[in-house]
Amino acid sequence: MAFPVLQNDVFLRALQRQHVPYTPVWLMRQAGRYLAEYNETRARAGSFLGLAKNPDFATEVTLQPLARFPLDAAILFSDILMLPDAMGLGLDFVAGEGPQFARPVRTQQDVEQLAVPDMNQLRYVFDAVSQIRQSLNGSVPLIGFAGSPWTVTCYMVEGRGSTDYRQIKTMMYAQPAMLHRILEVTAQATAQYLNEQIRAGAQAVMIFDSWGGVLADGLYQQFSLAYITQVISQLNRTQDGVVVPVIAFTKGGGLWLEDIVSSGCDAIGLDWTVNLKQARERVGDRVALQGNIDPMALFGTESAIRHEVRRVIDDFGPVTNGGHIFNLGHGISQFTPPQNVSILVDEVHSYSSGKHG
Ligand SMILES: Cc1c2[nH]c(c1CCC(=O)O)Cc1[nH]c(c(CCC(=O)O)c1C)Cc1[nH]c(c(CCC(=O)O)c1C)Cc1[nH]c(c(C)c1CCC(=O)O)C2
Repeated sequence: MAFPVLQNDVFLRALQRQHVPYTPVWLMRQAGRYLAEYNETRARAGSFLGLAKNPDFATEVTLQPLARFPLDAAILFSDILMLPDAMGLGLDFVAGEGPQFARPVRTQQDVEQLAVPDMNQLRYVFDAVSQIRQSLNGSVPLIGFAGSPWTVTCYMVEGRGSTDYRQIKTMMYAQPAMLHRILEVTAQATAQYLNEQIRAGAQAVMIFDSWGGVLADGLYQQFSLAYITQVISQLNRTQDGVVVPVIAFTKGGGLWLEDIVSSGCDAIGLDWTVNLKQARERVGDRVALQGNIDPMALFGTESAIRHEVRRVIDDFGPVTNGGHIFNLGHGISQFTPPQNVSILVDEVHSYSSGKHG
């Protein structure tokens, strides 16, 4: 498919550790409930799933934050749980309670029935990717994404969000072979899903391992990172001769950076507990780093926000060699004042472009 020529490639260059004029910035969950226009579109769509499953609505909300803020990348509006939904688990979003599956995977019989879904069931996602890419008109690159096998499997086994991960950890310690089988199927499905997004027009992909950080050392490597590595090894890393970089984000993964480098990713997403200078010393120039301001910093005063942005940029060091993509350490809060996002983006751009070497 032919798409408009990309104008702002600062994000893609930084991911490949090439020279950049300033630090690029985008925000996890940049399209969402903190924006009045998102809530308005969601009301018209009737529900979150009505929004996410309709490529016209998905395109509309993906572009909303870009109309407000000069961000350097767009991210597909969708959810990591669309994949298990297509695997037949029956996804629903219950008001005030978050995501729930009607048919969680608990028994040996459930596991035996699990299979990689026909990617045609996710056609609405790939159609949204192509439509968004056209609508961006080459302004900034489009990021596709999936959850990590471990994080998606947490929801598949628990059936909903969890605080103690009791069901999945019981399976991990009592029936590890069964859990490995679920992770194996989910990893195969995730690789196909990301490859279809790349084929449809995604210019970078990110793997969200939001719950890898709840695992013990040793078990993280076995039950989360091994499957992230497997997914990455199966990805089509170029499309039409252009590199499609891969970002791996394990929330709470700061202790395992060297291990995460070995997954084969191009960049590591970092939460706010990690010092960027130390992270850089540990990973060298093998990967780029994405992050990592505390999303709650956006509730501070203007001067506090600007101060925190500078601290993060200073921690990373010289910006023009690339290798740093500014982001939050996790998704933006739905209560964030949008004006404060303007301040953050302005400070990232103005401060980092003044740090030219
Ligand atoms: C764990 C996870 C999920 N979804 C996702 C993750 C991994 C990232 C992370 O750790 O934050 C990923 C995700 N979910 C969404 C995006 C869109 C792209 C973006 O703007 O970053 C992305 C990248 C939209 C969404 N996904 C969801 C919303 C809010 C839904 C609404 O409009 O009511 C959005 C904007 C719903 C969702 N989806 C999920 C949960 C737990 C919830 C409920 C959250 C809540 O109620 O606060 C699962």
